[in-house]
Amino acid sequence: MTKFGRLVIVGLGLIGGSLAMAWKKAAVAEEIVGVDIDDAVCTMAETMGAVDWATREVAEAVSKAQVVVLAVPVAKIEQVAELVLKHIPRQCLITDVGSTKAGLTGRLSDIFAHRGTYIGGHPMAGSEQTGIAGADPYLFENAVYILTPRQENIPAVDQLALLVGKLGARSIIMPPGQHDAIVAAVSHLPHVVAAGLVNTASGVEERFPRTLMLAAGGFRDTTRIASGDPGLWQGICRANKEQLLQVLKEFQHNITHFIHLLAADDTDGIKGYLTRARITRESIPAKRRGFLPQVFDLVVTVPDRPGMIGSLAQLLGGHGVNIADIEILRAREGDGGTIRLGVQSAEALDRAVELLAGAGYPVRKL
Ligand SMILES: NC(=O)c1ccc[n+]([C@@H]2O[C@H](COP(=O)([O-])OP(=O)(O)OC[C@H]3O[C@@H](n4cnc5c(N)ncnc54)[C@H](O)[C@@H]3O)[C@@H](O)[C@H]2O)c1
Ligand SMILES: O=C(O)C(=O)C[C@]1(C(=O)O)C=C[C@@H](O)C=C1
Repeated sequence: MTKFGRLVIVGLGLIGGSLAMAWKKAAVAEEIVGVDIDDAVCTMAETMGAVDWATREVAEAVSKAQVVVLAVPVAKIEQVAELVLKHIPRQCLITDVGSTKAGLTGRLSDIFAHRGTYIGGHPMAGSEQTGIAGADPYLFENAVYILTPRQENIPAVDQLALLVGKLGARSIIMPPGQHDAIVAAVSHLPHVVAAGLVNTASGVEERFPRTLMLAAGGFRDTTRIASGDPGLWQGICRANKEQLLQVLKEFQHNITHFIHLLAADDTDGIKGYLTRARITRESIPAKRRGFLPQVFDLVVTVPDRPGMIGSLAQLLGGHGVNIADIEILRAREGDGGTIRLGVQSAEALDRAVELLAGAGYPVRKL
């Protein structure tokens, strides 16, 4: 494989730190250099071995860069790009990881129109944590990684797709406007709704003080992302304002419809509403195979004991079945959990079901 020269990541937080760790492990470049405005973050990145060295000085890092990845909050990407432009070599490949793409792809393509080659990017993986302390080299494994190249930069996509592949992720090319309309529905709306759920429960807590203490799996599963960084998320919401407003109105319409059904005691209507959602939700792993064609899914229920996932991996691995994808669907303390496992062939799926059922776990194919 081609090994890159110097790869620079500007912004060593959750995403920048995770990219650095993954690319370092895969030895994709001669040198991985980090840039962050925070000295303590630079020191931590070096101590963790996520980068070869880190600095606060953009010029020092990017002047000899072959690839530059902008991994700062959306609201700061353009400003950092202007700074990077002044110091990069002419042939440099530049990408960003911002959660919105339409505005950024247009503005950054203009910024790098006469120097470097810019391709927008967005890894569809992350977490509610912030900063390099939450970084994880495996964060992007099996994830979809969206690329939004302008027509004239399509020839450079191969190089970026190669780097994406080294993360264990799959590249998908998409027009930036389409990207923003989709992520408004599947990422930004869920964030706003999760915040709304928490704020609603907190209002009820004022009337009934033990409300939040009683919250079980349902509330936790639907609100994890509400713990994300409010500063980062206000930038994302504002950068995708029109698309987010559009899906919020559709959501409002859905909720208003449900209110009418409930107020009217419309049993069939309520059941129909919930059934449509259930059918769609259950089809998601099957649809995901469109992106990850080799994954065949099963769902297994396991008791709540430390090391359960390790036991499952050992049982399957010991019989030659590799787990390609894993997702914890439900976990209740003291009450076990439900796990989705993906394997890479129909035969492996049959074998996995046979092995798990044989070991006494309730298991079904998806
Ligand atoms: N968090 C997620 O789940 C997720 C997923 C995909 C994409 N993204 C995108 O990734 C980007 C980074 O998000 P994150 O979650 O890693 O944020 P983060 O807050 O964890 O990290 C951001 C880092 O950038 C540094 N920084 C800020 N301004 C800077 C500047 N001017 N120069 C250099 N460094 C600077 C900060 O010190 C921090 O270390 C955002 O654009 C976000 O939209 C986030
Ligand atoms: O918290 C997670 O699990 C995420 O993957 C975060 C998530 C998402 O909405 O799915 C959040 C924003 C990003 O731009 C991409 C991913």
